[in-house]
Amino acid sequence: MPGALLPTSWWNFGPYGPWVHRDTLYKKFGSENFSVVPFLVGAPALYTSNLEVVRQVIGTEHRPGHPFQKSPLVNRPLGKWGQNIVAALGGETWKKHRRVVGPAFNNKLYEKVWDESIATYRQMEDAEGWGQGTDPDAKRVVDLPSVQEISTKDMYSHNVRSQIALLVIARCGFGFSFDWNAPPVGSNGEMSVQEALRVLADSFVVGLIAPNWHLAPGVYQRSFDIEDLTIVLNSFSRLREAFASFSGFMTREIMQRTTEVRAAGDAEDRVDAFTMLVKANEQMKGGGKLKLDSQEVIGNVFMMLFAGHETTAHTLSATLSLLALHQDAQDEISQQIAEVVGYERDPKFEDYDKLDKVLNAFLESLRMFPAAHVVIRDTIEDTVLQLPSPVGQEEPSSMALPIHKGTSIVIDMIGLRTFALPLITLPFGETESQLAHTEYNPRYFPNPTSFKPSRWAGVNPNPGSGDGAPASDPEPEPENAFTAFGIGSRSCLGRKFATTEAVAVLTMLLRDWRVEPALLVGETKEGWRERVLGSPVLGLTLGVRQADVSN
Ligand code: HEM
Repeated sequence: MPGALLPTSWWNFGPYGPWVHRDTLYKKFGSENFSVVPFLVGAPALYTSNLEVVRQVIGTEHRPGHPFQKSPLVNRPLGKWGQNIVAALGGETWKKHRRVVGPAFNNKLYEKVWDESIATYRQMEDAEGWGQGTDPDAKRVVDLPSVQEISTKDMYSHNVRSQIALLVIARCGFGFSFDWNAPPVGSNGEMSVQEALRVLADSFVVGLIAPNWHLAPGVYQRSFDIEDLTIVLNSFSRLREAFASFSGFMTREIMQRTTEVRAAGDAEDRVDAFTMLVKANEQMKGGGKLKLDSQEVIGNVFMMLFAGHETTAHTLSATLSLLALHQDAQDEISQQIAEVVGYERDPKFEDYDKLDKVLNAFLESLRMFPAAHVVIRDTIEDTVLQLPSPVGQEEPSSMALPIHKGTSIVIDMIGLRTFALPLITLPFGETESQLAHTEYNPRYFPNPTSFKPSRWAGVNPNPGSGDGAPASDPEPEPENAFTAFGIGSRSCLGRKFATTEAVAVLTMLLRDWRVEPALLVGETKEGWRERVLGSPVLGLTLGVRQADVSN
């Protein structure tokens, strides 16, 4: 943790290492795998960007005796709000959560995600005064000082607006009817539930590192005078208020929905993930040991906020930024939207499969800016990994590498799929053949540094059952598989949730608007690209910097 606060260098690799050194990292070691050995504290780590090694580490995690599992150091804090599917280290605990949470991710939910994404977009359009394309009073140009405002949040602003991704997760994940412009304080003068959810989403990292006593009711009243505290303590205080408000609300909601589900049984028609989770839990056969208790239900619902909000929002911002730079790709997408949907009606969920160019742009942006930039596992017993030879060296075809218990395995998602984005280190205007001599991973993709949505044509980002839930013993992924949602049994449960929301929002936006970079005075497009895409924000997830665009 202290290392994360210091600048990245060869002596302090830290969380930014894979991004900062992405052009040279694997070239330096002549391999897609290398070790980082700590001088002071911490476990030695093997970093990998090789799909074959990744398959050995996370491809078959659900099988008994698998030598790798989620790391307690990384995952225990995620269970702070209640044990849940993401925080569970593995084994029976994870299976118990997966059995209850998995069924909530089905086509009914995705249909709701689609409809709510469109409704939220329309609300934003009204609230922001954009007007619709055919409206004579519609604005012709809208400057968005930060495209994140419509998709995610500005962590440092105290006056942030509700955003698409947060509202969609609140409506579809939790079943709340939140509004784009809802006031932060309720009629009783207390923080509204919507505001509480936003504060919790904004302060997720602070919430994770804050000690548990911090969240105990009354602690600030006992220890300090809130008025005199610094802004940091104020934000802690707001977080505590938000946590208290939200937990109380959730506990009441669980009781109410359990009552409703018991009364209505299969006839219960609410299809948000929260209600479906409560329903699956109620219908769970096999008695109490297979059921989740109410704290675990809260933990899982809360985890959706973390897993499903910032990741999708960051990728939406990256997609709009990359499309602003690639007008040709944007033209192709607009043309497909015009052909499939036209201008007379709103897009429907049934259009999703036909809007593959929209989806491919989102996937390509996620490849270049993988929101979940590292996936970490612990070695729980001594084992051996087979490392394939570096590209171009055919003999020997693989090497056995002993891995000792306690070693961390860090899957570098940036290296796995992009290896090197030449955005910082290479001058612009370089040709593809020049790029071919720079470092990137040629094993999987030709020209990995180029934004090419078409590389995903025909690739299914939702392998497995087809409804977003991966099969329990999935087939090994092909070399050109889409891996930014993880692979294997613990891969992303919300992948179809994310792609459905993204396709709906992008279709609405790109049908009516052309997105262009909003350049600063004297700035070139290359300068904008460097400023916005060259040094992304890395927190729990990875995203592009403040992207200012014009629609
Ligand atoms: C662009 C958006 C997203 C990305 C890039 C993403 C990425 C990932 C990745 C890489 C994992 C595997 C982590 C690991 O193996 O340690 C994961 C797991 C998970 N994600 Fe996502 N995710 C996204 C959106 C969502 C959404 C929208 C939801 C829910 C609403 C969600 C729910 C989950 C859950 C529940 C898991 C844990 C699955 C398990 O352990 O069985 N994700 N995600």
